Amino acid sequence: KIRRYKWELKYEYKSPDCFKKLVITINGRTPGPTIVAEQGDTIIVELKNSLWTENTAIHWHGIRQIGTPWFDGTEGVTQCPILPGETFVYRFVVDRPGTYLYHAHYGMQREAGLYGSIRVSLPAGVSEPFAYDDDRSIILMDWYHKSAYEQAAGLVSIPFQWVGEPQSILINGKGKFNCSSLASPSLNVSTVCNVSNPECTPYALTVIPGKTYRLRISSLTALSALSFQLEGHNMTVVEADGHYVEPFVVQNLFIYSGETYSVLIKTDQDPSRNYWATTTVVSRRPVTPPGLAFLNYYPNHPRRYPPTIPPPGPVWDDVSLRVNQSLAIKARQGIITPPPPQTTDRMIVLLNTQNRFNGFVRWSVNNVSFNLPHTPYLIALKQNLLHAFDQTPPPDGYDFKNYDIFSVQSNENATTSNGIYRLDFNSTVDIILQNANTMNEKNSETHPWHLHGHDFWVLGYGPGKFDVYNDPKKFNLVDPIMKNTVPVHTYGWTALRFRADNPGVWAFHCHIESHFFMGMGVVFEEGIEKVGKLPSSIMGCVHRP
Ligand SMILES: O=C1O[C@H]([C@@H](O)CO)C(O)=C1O
Repeated sequence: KIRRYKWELKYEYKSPDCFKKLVITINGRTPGPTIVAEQGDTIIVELKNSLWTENTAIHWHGIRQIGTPWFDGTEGVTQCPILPGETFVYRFVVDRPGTYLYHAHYGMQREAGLYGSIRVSLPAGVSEPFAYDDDRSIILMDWYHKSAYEQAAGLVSIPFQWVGEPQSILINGKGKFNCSSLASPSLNVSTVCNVSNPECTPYALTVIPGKTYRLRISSLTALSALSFQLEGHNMTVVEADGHYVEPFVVQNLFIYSGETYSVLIKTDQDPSRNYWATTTVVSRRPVTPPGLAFLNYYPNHPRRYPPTIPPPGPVWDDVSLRVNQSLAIKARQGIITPPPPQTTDRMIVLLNTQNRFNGFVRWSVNNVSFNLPHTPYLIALKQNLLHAFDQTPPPDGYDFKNYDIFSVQSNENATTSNGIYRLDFNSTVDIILQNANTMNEKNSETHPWHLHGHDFWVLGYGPGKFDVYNDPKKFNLVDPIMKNTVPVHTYGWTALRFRADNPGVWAFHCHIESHFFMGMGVVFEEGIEKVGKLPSSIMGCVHRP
């Protein structure tokens, strides 16, 4: 089946957390409309860019774009930007059931509100390996009052101006900022921030007592790692990034930017009241108040406050809680997730560091801080425009013997580059994400890494420095989950494996908006000679003779 969507992007004033600011809307909404489809459907999105002065591109997060690498929507990698006034048509197949996302992949536009969900169901007659009465979707976002431009300008300033912690957490596009904290004699607060604005009524997740629901929970935060919980209700995790997982029960779900999960909940609590759905910041010292929504037991009023105070989240800085959840996720027994190849052809160890470069604060991978080229790689490689980017690939590893990941390092050999990794077609590639100390004493951050064009097997997580000789012996080659986004925990490593079997050029990057902007990413090419004829619509920025 073909599913057609007609979308128009605009800047509009909205108050998602009661504070009025310019946001990017799709057909008047942020988050945008949910794409609902069945496995195997073709999605056509006719996208009109009515942002008066701004380019754009939309990435279909988790969709592998097999045979359509030019519609991955990654500006600078797979396409030229869509110019203001232009209409661009994305056309791709959703080949697997599950919960996916879409969002801007141009500058830092995602955090201006350009994001939404994709829900792909199984074809009629085929059933999931678990039972539920109904589905609900929850999309989590963190929210800043400054514009993406103010933030981006700060990140490339000398001295560096960090974006700081977000002002609010949004649950399905709604939060509640404490407007009274803005009060000052010179500011007419009520015109900017108004807690009784209906645009910021807390989201109500309405359920009928005595049923089982599948909640599809996803996060597209600009920065925050989150914990999601439902007061009085356990959650059974059954899906992660479009793959079935061996069910396990949690009281709170840790979720990083770019991840999606499905959990089952039973509405078996006292039906005479509502309950809190809360979302708290973890991994960074929380400054942002928790995001709050109502789990609304029908027929209670959807805006009736629960009689309790919202439950507190888990301790923000207990890394072991988060590592334990990562370790608990295994592929569901006896289900389609293919087993991983048992050996690898190439291992690339990616050391993530924060460093200074010509006075700028940047993130680097193996001492290379990534910059996007003006000519998208897919076009440059296909048309053999080899002057369009640095032909020296970044290194496959770092100085393992001498590099101390536990303390502040000067990283004085860091450079910036737009060089890429070229992978042998159909080879098996292992990626080891290696975390380290930042430029601040006793500080290592959690980074969610997202791979375009693929799912990878998650072979393991470990503390400290990855040992190339011994740690691979501990890889889980039996029932590893497949995902497209995975955290590397503080001072630790994460090991991934994938097959380079999807002809195209694919970004792999930290999903923290500001970190990718500051250089925390790499690009893989595979099978470029197998890529079909590029559509001319992606080439608007390339000079052709
Ligand atoms: O990239 C970052 O910069 C700041 C800080 O390290 C420097 O101010 C921070 O918390 C980041 O995640």
